[in-house]
Amino acid sequence: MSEEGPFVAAGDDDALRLPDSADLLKHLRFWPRDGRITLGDERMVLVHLGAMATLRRELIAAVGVARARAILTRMGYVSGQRDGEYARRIRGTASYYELFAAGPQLHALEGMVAVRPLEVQFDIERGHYRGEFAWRSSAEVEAHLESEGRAAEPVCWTMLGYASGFTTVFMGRPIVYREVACRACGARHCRIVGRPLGDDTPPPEFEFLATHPIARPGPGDPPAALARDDGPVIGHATGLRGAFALLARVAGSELPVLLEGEPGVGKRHLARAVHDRSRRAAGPFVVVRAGALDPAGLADALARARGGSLLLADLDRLSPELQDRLLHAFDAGDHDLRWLASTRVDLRRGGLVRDELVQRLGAFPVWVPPLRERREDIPLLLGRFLDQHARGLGRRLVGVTEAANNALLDHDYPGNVRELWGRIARAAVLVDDGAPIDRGHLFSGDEAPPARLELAPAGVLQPIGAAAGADLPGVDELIGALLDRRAGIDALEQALIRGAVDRAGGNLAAAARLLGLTRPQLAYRFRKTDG
Ligand SMILES: Nc1ncnc2c1ncn2[C@@H]1O[C@H](COP(=O)(O)OP(=O)(O)OP(=O)(O)O)[C@@H](O)[C@H]1O
Repeated sequence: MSEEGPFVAAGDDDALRLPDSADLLKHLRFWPRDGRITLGDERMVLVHLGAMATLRRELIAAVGVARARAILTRMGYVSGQRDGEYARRIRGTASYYELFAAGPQLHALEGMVAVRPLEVQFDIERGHYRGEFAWRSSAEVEAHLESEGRAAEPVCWTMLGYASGFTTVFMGRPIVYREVACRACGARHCRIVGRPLGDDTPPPEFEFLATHPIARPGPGDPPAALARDDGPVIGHATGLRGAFALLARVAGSELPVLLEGEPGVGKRHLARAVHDRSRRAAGPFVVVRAGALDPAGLADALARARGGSLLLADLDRLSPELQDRLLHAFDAGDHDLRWLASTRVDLRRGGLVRDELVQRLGAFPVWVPPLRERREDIPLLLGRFLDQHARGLGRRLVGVTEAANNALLDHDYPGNVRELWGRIARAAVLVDDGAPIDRGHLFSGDEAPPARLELAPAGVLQPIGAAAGADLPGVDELIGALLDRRAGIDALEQALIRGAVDRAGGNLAAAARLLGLTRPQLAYRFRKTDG
């Protein structure tokens, strides 16, 4: 983040112009085969406006206008907060105004409203803020008109919540907006004004600010990590958080837990977390692969796990003879241990394991989703594994290139988290010191990415990568001219970088965005051309 003093701009001031939104758009992805849309590391959904109108009508009928308004405001607030955090990740190196502008831009990108800043003043250090915006084509006005008809009071509740949530994250203190004109009441367009909450009592629809102003996750949210003695199991995708919440609950009991999921999703890792959080944490944690077990091995494992936990990995591979013995041992109840098991296949189908055993060891089943169904977690895991490998190898790993990042997000991971770990381990060894990891360090040339669509600047969905490369108008002529002049790749790179920096008026973060690079990547290329 560049150093800046207070920001003040109003009216047609150039400083209020919204920057190019290509950097934000670039991370909106559509995975039609997996039934997913992601924006950065958040899962999104497309909702019909008509459905929003129905929800609004039902909510008002069920709990009254005031409560419905508070609920929708809170919902918008959470979206705004999450976008505020996303904006920090994407524009963390841009100017404060560009970072702030991501809020109005994301709100527009998500189809809610077109925003025109009328006046913006902020001084983050002093906590001063004033913002006034015109809203055109508000989705919420349309939803309200469809469900309730013309209104006597402003109706953009969810959207006010959004603006407040985003600005609160931006300023690091509660900011609350009011809607001073609304098209649902007959105004030409909606207009909102935001100010710090300060010591004032929040308006009723913002009552939640009094109890949890900035914190995320909210009080009912499941944890984003399950602590273990040797490093937490991480992930914030909803599916995984669901598993964390169940496991955190069951850990303190003596109930057997059955972890279900594909190879490498983290079942063993999670079983260890359950043990570490249990009353038996001080005891041993013993893991045996059921497929490789013989009667003596089973007896030995039962003895070693005394006072602690026993994880029977791949329960589906246990031989019929050992299934009988295990059932007997379980029912005898004379083994002082916590039973944990994992399986890669559904034990309720296929008759691989006796029903009696499934009923006992599978009393508390927890499904761990495959990585391709929680791609939002890839950036988080990538960061963790890069740190781990950097420490392990005693090397400086500076991150991954845009192409590598895209390839990592695209891949289907039949081997799940273990495969991701392995690919990064290999790349960490192959990459030159101080250089970013590229696609070729992670994938071989013949590994084709799965079908994924992205939003092209023209607003249409197209396969990833189709926007770049040979389809660009005039690119053939350009390549011809460069080759005729024997311009080397280095000279071309330098010229591109210089051109982008010039066009961005010397602003390196903006130049990096023009080039599709992060700022550190641009800085690295600069250093490379210098030396
Ligand atoms: N959420 C996570 N956070 C951090 N590391 C993880 C996570 N999930 C898995 N891993 C890592 O991925 C690797 C595979 O995990 P684990 O052995 O727990 O998988 P598994 O589901 O038990 O696999 P299998 O069915 O093949 O036994 C381990 O190195 C583990 O540390």
